[in-house]
Amino acid sequence: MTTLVFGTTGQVATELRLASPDAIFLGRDQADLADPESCAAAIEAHRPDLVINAAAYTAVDRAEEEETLAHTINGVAPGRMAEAAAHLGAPFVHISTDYVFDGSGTRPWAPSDAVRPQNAYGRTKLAGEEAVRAAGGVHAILRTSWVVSAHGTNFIKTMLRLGAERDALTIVADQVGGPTPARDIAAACLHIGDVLCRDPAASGTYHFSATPAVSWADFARAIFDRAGLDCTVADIPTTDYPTPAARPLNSRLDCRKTLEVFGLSQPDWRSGLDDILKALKEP
Ligand SMILES: NC(=O)C1=CN([C@@H]2O[C@H](COP(=O)(O)OP(=O)(O)OC[C@H]3O[C@@H](n4cnc5c(N)ncnc54)[C@H](OP(=O)(O)O)[C@@H]3O)[C@@H](O)[C@H]2O)C=CC1
Ligand SMILES: Cc1cn([C@H]2C[C@H](O)[C@@H](COP(=O)(O)OP(=O)(O)O[C@H]3O[C@@H](C)C(=O)[C@@H](O)[C@H]3O)O2)c(=O)[nH]c1=O
Repeated sequence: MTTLVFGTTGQVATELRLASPDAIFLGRDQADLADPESCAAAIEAHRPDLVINAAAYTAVDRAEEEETLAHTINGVAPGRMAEAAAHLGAPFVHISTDYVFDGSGTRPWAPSDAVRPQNAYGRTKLAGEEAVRAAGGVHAILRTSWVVSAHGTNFIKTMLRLGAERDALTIVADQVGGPTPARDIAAACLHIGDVLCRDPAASGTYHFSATPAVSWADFARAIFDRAGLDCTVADIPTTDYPTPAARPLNSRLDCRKTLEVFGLSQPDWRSGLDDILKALKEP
């Protein structure tokens, strides 16, 4: 079976490479998502049995100023990938985000809940979801949240850097979600892809995030505690941390459908954090 993955350097793509070294991985130089036709052409050339898209425009604040580019990468390219995969009869696994929701309330979002993105990144990711569904092939749209890993850029690495430089930080305490290890997302994508190859009826939209739900402030405290850093965290409301892009307050995802359909279990971010800190210490 040939698996074709878009992305080589990102957090999830890196974990996919580690978990599935025999898959074909395409970086920006082989398939630029800013040129959606090059993505469709790559699928036609490789004729894979399964396609996973782990590449995206993920700079949430910058997307406010570059929404057209972000829309091409996140909104148009996944649709062309899904069309090309459907043409071959290959299932397509696409990763999306909690930022398609408006963040209201405290109830975890179910896959069927109404979407209402609050920022440009969320709008472009929603456009990608719609394009993948419109392509009409066998697919899984896997929405996840707050991705963390030992690679690339993420909140854990930002906190380790700032926590080593400063005695105290102010961190938003009213945004709550599940910090999800890229390693678990990669394993879920491979498992879901495998199931879709055998059972096309499992096609649909799914949620996958780590548990228990936590605020960014409490997550920062856990990072400092487990990393042995002496940095105090003061809770602040989102209104005291202005950013170009609005972030949803409630990023909790209801993952029950994913667990039922695919037999996956929800990762615990606390053990994921320990694994990431250990990996960062290794030479
Ligand atoms: N990061 C997060 O917190 C979350 C991410 N997600 C979603 O999960 C998926 C994986 O995210 P993550 O691993 O964190 O991403 P990263 O930000 O770690 O990496 C993004 C990847 O996309 C590639 N990429 C960006 N633009 C292009 C382009 N024009 N052509 C080809 N490749 C491109 C990058 O390549 P290069 O190195 O060349 O720039 C990089 O490999 C994405 O769909 C994202 O939207 C969902 C929820 C939370
Ligand atoms: C550095 C810092 C951040 N913060 C806040 C800002 C923000 O609300 C929160 C997290 O900051 P980040 O910039 O890491 O988060 P952000 O880039 O918005 O993370 C998002 O990325 C995209 C790709 C997704 O899909 C989402 O699921 C989510 O993971 O922490 C503080 O309150 N104090 C600080 O000192």
